Amino acid sequence: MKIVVTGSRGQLAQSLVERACGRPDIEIITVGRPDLDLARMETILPAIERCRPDLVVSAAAYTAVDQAESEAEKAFAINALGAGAVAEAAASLDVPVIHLSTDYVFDGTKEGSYCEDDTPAPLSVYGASKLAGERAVVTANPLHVVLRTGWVYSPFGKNFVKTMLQLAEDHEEIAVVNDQWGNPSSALDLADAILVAAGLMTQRNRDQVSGIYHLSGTGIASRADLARHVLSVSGTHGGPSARVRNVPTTDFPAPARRPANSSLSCARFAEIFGRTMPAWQPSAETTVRRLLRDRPG
Ligand SMILES: NC(=O)C1=CN([C@@H]2O[C@H](COP(=O)(O)OP(=O)(O)OC[C@H]3O[C@@H](n4cnc5c(N)ncnc54)[C@H](O)[C@@H]3O)[C@@H](O)[C@H]2O)C=CC1
Repeated sequence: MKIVVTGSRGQLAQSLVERACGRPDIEIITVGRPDLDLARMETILPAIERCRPDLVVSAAAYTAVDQAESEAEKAFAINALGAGAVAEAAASLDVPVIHLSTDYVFDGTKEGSYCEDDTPAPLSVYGASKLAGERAVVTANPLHVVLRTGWVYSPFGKNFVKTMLQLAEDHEEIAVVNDQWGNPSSALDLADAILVAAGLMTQRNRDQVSGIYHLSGTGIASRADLARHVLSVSGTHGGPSARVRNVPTTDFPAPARRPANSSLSCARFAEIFGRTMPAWQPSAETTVRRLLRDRPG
């Protein structure tokens, strides 16, 4: 199975490459700028067509949540129009698309975890642009799986786990919000689950699994819980550590509003694809230990 993944340097793209490594049944080809630029529609079909994929994973996105508030046009061009064009390119080749979306399509006011049928109500430009992208993908390609995830971290790129470790290098105490709740998700775990879904989607009756799904790490945490766990694991293994002080979101004024509760129920993915993501704590520990091991010096 040949899979084209958009966004060569992204956390998820790099995780897919790593997880497929050594598997003779899977070939991953990543495509990114300048060859495939979601803001330049004319680049999208040629870049994908050239690879002759069996399936496309649409992982590239404008992910700067705060910056999007002042760059709405760009965020929508990439996350809505660009995502739609990727799905359309896959459709023109008669292959399925797995498109990544976000927990930030919800407003966070629900008590309990969000199901796929809950009504989205994004609080931010980023969330609104990703929701528009979901709709564009569903319209453009009948063979689609839209995966909403949240709080993604990995050994690659920029993410919350790496930021906490960096801050702990030169701070004894770090203030972290304890009134935003979600599901920390390892990009490497996501990659494993996506490869399972990709296998099913390229088999016969592939259109029967089309739909929107939630897929995130198992278990709920606040940002402060995640920070505390990361720094405790790091301290235990000789890495940087710091105290975590709980603060409310109002202590960190930011351009974009974030949902207070964006926990996702992943039962539908488990039912259809037979896979549940691991608990967030051991996965975060694995990533922290790897980051410590790979530290320069
Ligand atoms: N990082 C997170 O916490 C979350 C991410 N997601 C979604 O999951 C997907 C994967 O996320 P990550 O791997 O963490 O993102 P990332 O920010 O690590 O990578 C995004 C990639 O998209 C590329 N990109 C940006 N603009 C582009 C353009 N105009 N043309 C082509 N490529 C472009 C970037 O260069 C980068 O390689 C994205 O769709 C994101 O919206 C959903 C929920 C949470």
